[in-house]
Amino acid sequence: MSTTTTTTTPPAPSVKTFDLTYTFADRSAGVSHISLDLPPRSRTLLIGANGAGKTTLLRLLAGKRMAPHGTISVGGVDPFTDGLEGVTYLGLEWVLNAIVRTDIGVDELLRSVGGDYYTERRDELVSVLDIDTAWRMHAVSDGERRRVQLAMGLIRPWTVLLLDEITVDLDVWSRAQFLGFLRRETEQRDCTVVYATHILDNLAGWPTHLVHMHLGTVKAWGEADEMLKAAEEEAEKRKDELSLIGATPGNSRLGMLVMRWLRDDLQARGPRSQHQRGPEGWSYRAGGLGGYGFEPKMPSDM
Ligand SMILES: Nc1ncnc2c1ncn2[C@@H]1O[C@H](COP(=O)(O)OP(=O)(O)OP(=O)(O)O)[C@@H](O)[C@H]1O
Repeated sequence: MSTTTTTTTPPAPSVKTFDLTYTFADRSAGVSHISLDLPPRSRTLLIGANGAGKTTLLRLLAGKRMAPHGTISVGGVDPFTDGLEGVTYLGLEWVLNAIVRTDIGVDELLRSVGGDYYTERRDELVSVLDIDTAWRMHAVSDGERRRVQLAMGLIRPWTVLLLDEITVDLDVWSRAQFLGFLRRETEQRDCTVVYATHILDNLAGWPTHLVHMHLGTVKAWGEADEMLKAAEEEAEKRKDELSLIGATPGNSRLGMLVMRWLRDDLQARGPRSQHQRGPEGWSYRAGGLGGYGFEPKMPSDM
């Protein structure tokens, strides 16, 4: 009798959505008609104002909410129905996990998530995140706790990492080291990162792709370099504030593009009291926006 060994190559960790629409239990729209195709090894930034739908999208991608059949493919599978092997989602509920506030040692915590098995990754993360393994978790600062949590979440080699702004407590240096680690991961392994953040420090040159979300929709997405170049050319033509990029050393091209997106979004949406969200998305109440003289300003206008 002969035996055949079949080796299955795991599917490449792309992240795709096909006209994804999700409605909350209260029938309000979460996200509407989102189609994305983020390739393996990409590092995508999800950008959008508060309430734009970033967390909702990440939770759908993580299989934490049930999307309509056939509208999401993460690494070739539906994350809700086909399981989540290799997909790591680090968001608020993970941050709030009570165990990291108890009188427990870092070594013990890291061991509990595979630290003794993935020793190289553990040691690298301990070094990158500047963790003292002698810390007791009830007696560390918020930022120190966050660094241990990040190490815990990243020790197992994920293929798709979905990050919902969880670096707020990190000091600038630690965050830069952490971003460098993620970049190396995508350069050295077949893995993909989608990261929702409002903090643009040290992100210039980091993302391969940008996704601009607004009121539950994707307004624009694509390769970061192309989008930044197009924005710069557009700004040159319009002679608006983005043309000042070169003369504004404190602001990166990415920072200025995001500022403009958010300013335009706010202008388009208007004050919160003037709109409402239904199953079909956002709509504006009678009266519109015009009479309010509402015009958000760029810092350079102030
Ligand atoms: N469980 C829910 N039921 C109904 N509406 C919800 C629910 N969760 C979120 N929303 C609404 O969906 C919209 C998008 O929320 P989401 O948390 O995805 O935004 P976000 O882009 O992540 O915002 P932020 O930058 O503030 O984290 C918001 O208007 C929010 O009020």
